Amino acid sequence: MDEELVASVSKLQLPEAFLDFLNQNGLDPSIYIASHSTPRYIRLKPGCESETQVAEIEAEIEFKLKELCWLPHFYYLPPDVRIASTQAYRDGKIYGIDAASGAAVSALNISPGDHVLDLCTAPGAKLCMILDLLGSSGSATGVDIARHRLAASRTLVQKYSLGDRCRLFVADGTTFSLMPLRLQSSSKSCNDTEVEEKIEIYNEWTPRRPWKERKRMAKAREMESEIKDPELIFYGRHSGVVGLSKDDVYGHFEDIDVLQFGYDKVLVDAECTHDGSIKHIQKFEQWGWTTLSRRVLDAYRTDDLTVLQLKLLTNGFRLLKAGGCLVYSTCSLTVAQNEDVVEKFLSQQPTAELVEIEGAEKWPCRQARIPMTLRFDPQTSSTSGLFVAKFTKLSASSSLHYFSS
Ligand SMILES: C[S@@+](CC[C@H](N)C(=O)[O-])C[C@H]1O[C@@H](n2cnc3c(N)ncnc32)[C@H](O)[C@@H]1O
Repeated sequence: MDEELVASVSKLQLPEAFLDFLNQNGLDPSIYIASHSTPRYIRLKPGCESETQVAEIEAEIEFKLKELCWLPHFYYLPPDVRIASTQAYRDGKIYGIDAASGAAVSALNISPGDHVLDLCTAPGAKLCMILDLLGSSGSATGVDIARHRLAASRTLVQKYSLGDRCRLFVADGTTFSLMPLRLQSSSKSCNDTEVEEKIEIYNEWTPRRPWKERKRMAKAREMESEIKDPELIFYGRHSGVVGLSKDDVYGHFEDIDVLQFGYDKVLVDAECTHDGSIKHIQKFEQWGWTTLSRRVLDAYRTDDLTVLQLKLLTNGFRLLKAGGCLVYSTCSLTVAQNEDVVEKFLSQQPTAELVEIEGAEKWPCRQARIPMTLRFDPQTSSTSGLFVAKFTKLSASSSLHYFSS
């Protein structure tokens, strides 16, 4: 590194342990030097982009919104602009999401009617974008192992009025097995007598559950903690859940059925060391650098993480229907959590095929070590760091052959 770069890196005041981590993983710390000027990104919800609405937002933030040329509906703002106090934000017309995260969701190529699984949902920015791309058809299922984090996602989708087609489960993404509710033609409506008689029918979701239902859910939670069933903590009116029985929602499927009735799209935005996001790393300045070493950089933990990442990817792929596509992303830039995981996964899954990400030629990222996989690095992309790979599940006939062999 030349002297100027060394000086810029030292201005970042990165802790020794993090610099060692970067060094061990072959990452150049200079990729973070422009992080103080990395813009913030917002996405305007469809229908909120009229000239008048944009002008109102601009007046409030006192900045002319500039649309990203490579990602539709994304605008960038100077890093110091605060959107939380704006009316547009309070009204749920705009939400903050990094452009690289937006690219990962856009790689899914979501079409109307898709049933989408988001296996590591919280805090939920990508889920919001999935729901906002789905519009008024299809469904999204969000899963996260951390209940308090998923509860924040529930708040988020409700705040942006995006929860209508969404259901959220607290569950381990490495074993989650529930299918989209595509087998039922549409959710049946039920009257009060039916609810009384058949108490297992899901009524419309409300945060204030009737006493009887709360008691039933608490009991179910108790039992679920023993058998580790996913806990449904939110479902929208058109998520397919309303009017169904618990048996319908929690129905069991054979792998062979998954090929036909599985999810059309799966996002595995896996837990990782978050080293691509210097803002995340710098939070540890307040929490203590020793916490960073213990919670993020510890070698045992990162070894465990790569095992977890592979398991999440494998299970996400298991739940994908034949011909569907899966996007694996992490906000780490280490090879161990990205290319190595992808290579191991491909060596174990004969029906998985890496595919080109449509439109990515316009994105400010570069090809990663494996062809067709991409890396956004903070310096060249002006986004947070992100790795993205896209897979498809080979056609039903090849998959059938795979499952029968
Ligand atoms: C990188 S964050 C996901 C960010 C999210 N996709 C978003 O866009 O806001 C990783 C998430 O994975 C969750 N997680 C960790 N282990 C998990 C597991 N075994 N199953 C499901 N979620 C898990 C964490 O609780 C965390 O919320």
